[in-house]
Amino acid sequence: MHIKECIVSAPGKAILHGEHAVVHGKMALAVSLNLRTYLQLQATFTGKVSINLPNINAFLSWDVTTLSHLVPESKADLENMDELDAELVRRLRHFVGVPNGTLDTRSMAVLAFLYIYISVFAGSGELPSLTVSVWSELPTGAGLGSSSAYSVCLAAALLSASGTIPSPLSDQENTARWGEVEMELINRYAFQGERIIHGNPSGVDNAVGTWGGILRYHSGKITPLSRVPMLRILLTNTKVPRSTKVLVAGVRDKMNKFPFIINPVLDSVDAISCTCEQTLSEMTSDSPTPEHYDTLEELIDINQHHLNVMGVGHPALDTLCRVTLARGLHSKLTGAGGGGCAITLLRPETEHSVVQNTVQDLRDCGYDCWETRIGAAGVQEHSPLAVKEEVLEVLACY
Ligand SMILES: Nc1ncnc2c1ncn2[C@@H]1O[C@H](COP(=O)(O)OP(=O)(O)O)[C@@H](O)[C@H]1O
Ligand SMILES: C[C@@](O)(CCOP(=O)(O)O)CC(=O)O
Ligand SMILES: [Mg+2]
Repeated sequence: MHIKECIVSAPGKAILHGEHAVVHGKMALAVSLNLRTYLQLQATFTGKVSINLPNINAFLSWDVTTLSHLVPESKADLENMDELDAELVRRLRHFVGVPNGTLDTRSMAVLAFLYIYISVFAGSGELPSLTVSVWSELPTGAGLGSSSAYSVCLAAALLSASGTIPSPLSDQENTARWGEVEMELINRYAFQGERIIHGNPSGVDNAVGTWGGILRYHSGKITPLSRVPMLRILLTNTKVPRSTKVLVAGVRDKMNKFPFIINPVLDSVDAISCTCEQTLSEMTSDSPTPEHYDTLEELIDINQHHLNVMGVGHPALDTLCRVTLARGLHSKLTGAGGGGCAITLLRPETEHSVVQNTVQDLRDCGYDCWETRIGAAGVQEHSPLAVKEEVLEVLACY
């Protein structure tokens, strides 16, 4: 079977507002980041499928013939992309030796890879021999959508390798994006990867990884925001490890236990996201005013309190918010919380020295901190000429 080799990349994301609430049908606003995950797929003649995942120190290889026994007899459940094929998940868990409910980083990454690999190639009657190597600039498990960037890359590369989607590269372009139809398909397969890793994802993360830019996401409906002011954002990683799957399950438990307390909080988060979208749109049609920034800061503060009510805060995040507020800057967690990352809004008039001092204060707490650019491109294919030297070097090691 002919396998098309490729290098693809997808961005991480930051959620401005709506994390957790979006899992329960509320609106979220999310932006892509200038930190990407890169994947190289190589055809081999070894009869083996190998994955090299240096970020999580996982290097595995299987015989294609062994994997072919895992392909479900009926393809109907596999082709129904509205949910995972429970039989394939059961077989994969047994094969990899992962009990249901495990949170092990490597097992989740391996299961997501095998699930997407088998789903893409099951219909072709033959599983191909190939090697996939992944390298990410994103911290894993920190709220910046490393799982979705990984899943989007897997989906794009495997669909491309199988010939299901054509290469967008041309003689003139060393980096190119797929069209809408292909991106829809990539997004659907990536969502299956997110289902394996997150349990019950909303789909916002893989949508941002696929389309990039700044998106409004509501019950599966993706609306790119075309006119958005250039926001300056500081990203801080508390480095407190956490699992999105556990945090999402915790919010669900709280909702079930206290529906009349938690549901209004989720409704309020929805209203925060709507007010933020409205404010951003006013800021682009008129010029941004200090009052607009006051509103954005208040929304950040209210949402951070709501996220604490949902039980996804952490003392390290409380410290972070206090430290930035002492410099007049407002922060909230981003992603699943429980540790991980936070965003801090910088106003246009925020002086360079204030930013520098805040970064230093946060580093003194042991956190990583950097100013970021938002709105990076979604999933892309690259020729080797267009990939940064240091990334190619890492990928070439395997
Ligand atoms: N570069 C990568 N290589 C392999 N697996 C990855 C990579 N990035 C993410 N993952 C998978 O995603 C999981 C982290 O997902 P999650 O808990 O949702 O955190 P987040 O998406 O916020 O980074 C990891 O445990 C791992 O299974
Ligand atoms: C908490 C949630 O809203 C975002 C999770 O993002 P991350 O995996 O922490 O990057 C879950 C989801 O939307 O699927
Ligand atoms: Mg994730």
